[in-house]
Amino acid sequence: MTSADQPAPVKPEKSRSEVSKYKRILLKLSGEALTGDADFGIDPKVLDRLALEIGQLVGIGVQVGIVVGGGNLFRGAALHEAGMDRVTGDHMGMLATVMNALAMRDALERSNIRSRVMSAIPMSGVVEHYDRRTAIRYLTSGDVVMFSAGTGNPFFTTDSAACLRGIEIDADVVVKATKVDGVYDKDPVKHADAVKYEQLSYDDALDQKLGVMDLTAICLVRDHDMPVRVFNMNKPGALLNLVVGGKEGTLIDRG
Ligand SMILES: Nc1ncnc2c1ncn2[C@@H]1O[C@H](COP(=O)(O)OP(=O)(O)O)[C@@H](O)[C@H]1O
Ligand SMILES: O=c1ccn([C@@H]2O[C@H](COP(=O)(O)OP(=O)(O)O)[C@@H](O)[C@H]2O)c(=O)[nH]1
Repeated sequence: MTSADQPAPVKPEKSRSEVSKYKRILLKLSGEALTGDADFGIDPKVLDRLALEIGQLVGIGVQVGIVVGGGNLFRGAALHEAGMDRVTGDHMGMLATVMNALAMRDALERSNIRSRVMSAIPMSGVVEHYDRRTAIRYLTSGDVVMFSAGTGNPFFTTDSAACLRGIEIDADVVVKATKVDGVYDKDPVKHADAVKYEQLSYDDALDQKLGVMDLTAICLVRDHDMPVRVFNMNKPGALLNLVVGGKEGTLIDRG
């Protein structure tokens, strides 16, 4: 039989998860991302849009863990500046992240996306206590898992919590959603001439104290070689684009 007679080889169809560059991600949503155009609180329209974007990832087979911030409601450092005991302020900040996670779960479930909220601080009857093995089981079965209450300890941030949980659940990448397009050589909100990095090493991010993520978080990802991508959550479709391998925002890695 000549090669012309042979039937063309059948190309196996790509499974849905093959479309994605990553199998499992840890998405960090800042509390302020939930505020939308308001100054304080949670904008349901923003939650619905985020639910839609997260649903697109679940739809292509990506396992999604989420750490939500609480800065739209309370920040320990700000409360302390106003005269409150710092640890009490941090506890209030961590509780704020639980409220945001509950609101996010509500929006996901209204969009028929199965989701779970776990808390680093036990809160029986409201949310499950964080347990790594259970979280991985939920992720493997396709549920979106939200890790609330940060690390459970004062003096940390939810960026550190995101990096910690990302490493614990063995995510392929930590994806930090912000209001800016990535990491710049200086704060782009304050400096119109700031220049964006496409890629940055952990050491450069630490040495230059670039301010987009706290140094504790960067030390943690550096020590565990966990890549971080910083991108603009207000850009529609950016999250899906970066997950399928598009060049969104800035990649922080070993370089
Ligand atoms: N070098 C930098 N590159 C990018 N953003 C920076 C930089 N320095 C400071 N920022 C600020 O960091 C913010 C993003 O961090 P994020 O954690 O989302 O905000 P917040 O700390 O207000 O919750 C941006 O809004 C930006 O103003
Ligand atoms: O492990 C943690 C994570 C958060 N927080 C507190 O919770 C607040 C809200 O988190 P964050 O400021 O990181 O939220 P974001 O900026 O992402 O909205 C922080 O200011 C801290 O007061 C804390 O004490 N420990």
